[in-house]
Amino acid sequence: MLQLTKLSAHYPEQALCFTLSANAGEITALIGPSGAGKSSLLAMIGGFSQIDSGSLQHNEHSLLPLSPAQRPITTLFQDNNLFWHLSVYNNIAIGLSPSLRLSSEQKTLIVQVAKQLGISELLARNPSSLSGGQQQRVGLARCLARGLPILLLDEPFSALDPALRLELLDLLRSQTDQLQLTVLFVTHHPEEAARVADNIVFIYNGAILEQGSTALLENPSTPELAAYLGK
Ligand SMILES: Nc1ncnc2c1ncn2[C@@H]1O[C@H](COP(=O)(O)OP(=O)(O)OP(=O)(O)O)[C@@H](O)[C@H]1O
Repeated sequence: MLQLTKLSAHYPEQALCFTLSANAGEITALIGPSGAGKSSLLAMIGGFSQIDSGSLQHNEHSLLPLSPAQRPITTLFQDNNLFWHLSVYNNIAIGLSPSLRLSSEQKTLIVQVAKQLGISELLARNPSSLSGGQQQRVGLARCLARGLPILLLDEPFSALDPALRLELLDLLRSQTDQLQLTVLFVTHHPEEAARVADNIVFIYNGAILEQGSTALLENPSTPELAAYLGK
């Protein structure tokens, strides 16, 4: 279980403070207005931004002393950070070994993950020749190949066409179930959250204002969430 307890950062413009738990095999959708603190929350968990107080634990071990690279976490952003001069294969491989020196097990793993994500035919290509949806599959493949239990997603599919978005959301759901990942997923689209999430977390003004099942999207209990959803 990933457990945040009063995990806090204080910026001049905005104080952030989050208490949240997320289980393996579950997708938690983080929704909320622009500037509410969704991306900052992921950055705090990933180790990319300051923490002033509180605790962050995974399976009862604190992650706070660990550098980003040491944390059992992988992150996929909207801009998937693919390397344009490397093949798709090497773009996945670099998540496993920055030097691209791979064991035979790692080579087998890349082939397996590529198959699961439907990109086996693309392994020799360069990302620049791929569609946005294919690129995001490669980004997701790189994350999954690392075999880490926590996956953070910051609007990964927002730039895609609706049909592709749905396809990738379903892929995310099946991989989460199969690999028992703990997934935190920032989205601006409540319908994406409704489709894949187990839990909804509504972030407002640097804190969690409401959380619960996807039923929240139909029956918000605060006027802020109702206003955000346009109800
Ligand atoms: N490094 C920082 N320096 C100063 N302020 C920061 C920093 N990181 C976060 N903040 C504050 O936290 C607020 C939340 O920003 P954040 O990007 O997390 O919001 P968001 O909910 O992800 O918004 P969006 O949906 O537009 O991406 C910012 O408006 C800013 O005031």
